[in-house]
Amino acid sequence: MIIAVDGPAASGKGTIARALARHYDLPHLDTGLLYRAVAATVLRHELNPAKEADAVAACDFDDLLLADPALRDDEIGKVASIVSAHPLVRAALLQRQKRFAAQEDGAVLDGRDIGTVIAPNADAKLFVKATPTIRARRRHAELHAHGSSLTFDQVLADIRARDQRDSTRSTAPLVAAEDAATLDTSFLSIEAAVQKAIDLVEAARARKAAACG
Ligand SMILES: Nc1ncnc2c1ncn2[C@@H]1O[C@H](COP(=O)(O)OP(=O)(O)OP(=O)(O)O)[C@@H](O)[C@H]1O
Ligand SMILES: Nc1ccn([C@@H]2O[C@H](COP(=O)(O)O)[C@@H](O)[C@H]2O)c(=O)n1
Repeated sequence: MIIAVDGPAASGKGTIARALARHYDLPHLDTGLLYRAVAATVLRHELNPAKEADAVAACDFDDLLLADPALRDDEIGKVASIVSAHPLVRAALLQRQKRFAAQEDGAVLDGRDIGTVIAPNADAKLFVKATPTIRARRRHAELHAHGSSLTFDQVLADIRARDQRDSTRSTAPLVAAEDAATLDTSFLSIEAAVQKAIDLVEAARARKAAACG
């Protein structure tokens, strides 16, 4: 079974995708990490994230980088959303994600274009959302716990800028797939959001089984 989980920054999609992977015993890929690794490589080599050729050169990153907790930094998220708008960067990372989705036993992937581009035939598609203020509150608390001194207003401004960039780019913008179920986590605890996600996956599975006769 392939499960696609998409949504904007700090909506809770990673938390839900990890929980679904545990529940169904499937491998999980946080595709945002790939764009963050490109961003970190651009910064490390003092390249220009706005220049497509510079960003493409950074797609050849060392896989060990994916385990680096520094990838979660806010600044890297910001640069990731700049490099991810380049069509050639998306093309460079495409096959790797498609291969992950095509594993024999299935997989859970989370990102921005999983249900639309990476796994359009996924068995279940979720679009996870929450209001910008609630997402900023969660991300601010998370960054604070890791020693960041960013203010709530700075985090909210970053979330809004990322939403704007991610949903208006020409290639693979952040948008719910037509056949995705929307899950608004604004007023749900993590436990309630995960349970709702499992219910939605089960409903999608049942629909698919009924359609197959
Ligand atoms: N339903 C929820 N209620 C409260 N906090 C939540 C909920 N879901 C997730 N969180 C918390 O919000 C923060 C962001 O969640 P998460 O990392 O899952 O979001 P994300 O959409 O994957 O973000 P990103 O796209 O930036 O990777 C985390 O600290 C997480 O523990
Ligand atoms: N499938 C994806 C995943 C991520 N991005 C871009 O990367 C940025 C960082 O992603 P996080 O999920 O780790 O926050 C994000 O803002 C997107 O610009 C993407 O384009 N496609």
